[in-house]
Amino acid sequence: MRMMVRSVNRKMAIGWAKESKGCLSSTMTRASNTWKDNQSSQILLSPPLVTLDLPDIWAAKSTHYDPLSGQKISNVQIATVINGKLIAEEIRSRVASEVKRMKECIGKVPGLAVILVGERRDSQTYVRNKIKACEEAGIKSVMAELPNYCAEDDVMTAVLKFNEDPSVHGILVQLPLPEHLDEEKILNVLSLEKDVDGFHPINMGNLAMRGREPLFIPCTPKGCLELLIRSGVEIAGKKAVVIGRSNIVGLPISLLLQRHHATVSIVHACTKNPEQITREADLVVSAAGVPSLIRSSWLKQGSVVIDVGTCPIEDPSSGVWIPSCRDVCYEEALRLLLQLLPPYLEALDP
Ligand SMILES: NC(=O)C1=CN([C@@H]2O[C@H](COP(=O)(O)OP(=O)(O)OC[C@H]3O[C@@H](n4cnc5c(N)ncnc54)[C@H](OP(=O)(O)O)[C@@H]3O)[C@@H](O)[C@H]2O)C=CC1
Ligand SMILES: Nc1nc(=O)c2c([nH]1)NC[C@@H]1CN(c3ccc(C(=O)N[C@@H](CCC(=O)O)C(=O)O)cc3)C=[N+]21
Repeated sequence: MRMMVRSVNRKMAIGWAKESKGCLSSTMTRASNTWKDNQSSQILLSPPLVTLDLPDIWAAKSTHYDPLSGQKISNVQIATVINGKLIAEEIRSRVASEVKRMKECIGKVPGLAVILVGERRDSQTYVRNKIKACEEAGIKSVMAELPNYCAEDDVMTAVLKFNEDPSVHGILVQLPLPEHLDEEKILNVLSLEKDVDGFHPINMGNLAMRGREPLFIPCTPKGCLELLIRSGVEIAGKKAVVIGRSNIVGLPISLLLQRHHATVSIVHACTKNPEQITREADLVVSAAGVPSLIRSSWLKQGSVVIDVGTCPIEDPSSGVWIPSCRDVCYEEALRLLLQLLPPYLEALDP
């Protein structure tokens, strides 16, 4: 079962949208074949949104026009701010229609189980968002809430219960766990087939190894790849820099980009000359969680930038945690982007 709602939540992503040749991607072709095969056998398999190892040719959705002549501009690169919210909407609506068809064909829907330990307000908000996304897509969700001081065995029991439950297809243990709990031990008992976060060492190992396919790919890294591919950004052969090397974001993003044939460098807190390394990149993905770390002097003109970093703050009126400052200094990056626009477009900017 591969069908899960994964949030693609980029507020800011700047890049080049490339007008491509309008071919149906090989992923899409394989997807429709899978669907056709499955219709006859009544088994529904959701194809992966990003197919690993195989280079795809994606049809860019947008068409660009010269604002003066009105002529279509083909095969040119247009400086743009990638609209992550719009792409997320497209994905959510596609998942919702797949779930609907699944329900009509086999009378079942995917199920997500979330285990939340403790009372961290940010974790509560993240979990609430996931459950809301499930509801909107028609996915069943169940939740086990455990107190901060619970025993390791209580968490293990919750995991094992969901492992056995046939109506649960994905299990998510919200991180971080309270310090007295052994995260590694808990994640290791999670059934590989239900490891929707893709954090199990076997899933992560399969992501790292060529020719192997993990059952699940961590959601934020996969979201980044979706943004790039759907925006027509070429990855193969490009110099990519990933800032951050955590198990949740930095490491899997760097592995995914490598599998899409980028040459990847990783910048972390101990890296010397991070600015110089990053300035050489065609493609930058930042997941450090350090506000305004990336200034314009870190960016090459024409590079594609995806900013994953957030410093969530609590909205005092609602008590909800909202994403706040970002890794990339947005105004400076935007100024760099505007310099690349033809003068008549730059003049339109207020
Ligand atoms: N939008 C989304 O869907 C998601 C957003 N996030 C956000 O992404 C960010 C990263 O999250 P996560 O990976 O979990 O965080 P971690 O704190 O686990 O990792 C941060 C990484 O950034 C590196 N780093 C820290 N400071 C610097 C610096 N000054 N220069 C270069 N590298 C640095 C660290 O290096 P080292 O390893 O050397 O310590 C580490 O590898 C956070 O802001 C988080 O809120 C996270 C998950 C999902
Ligand atoms: N098992 C597990 N899986 C996780 O994926 C996981 C986790 N534990 N623990 C905490 C981290 C952190 N994390 C974030 C998700 C969204 C934003 C975020 O800010 N998203 C949107 C805003 C929210 C929205 O629009 O839905 C944004 O970037 O604009 C930040 C951080 C997930 N994590």
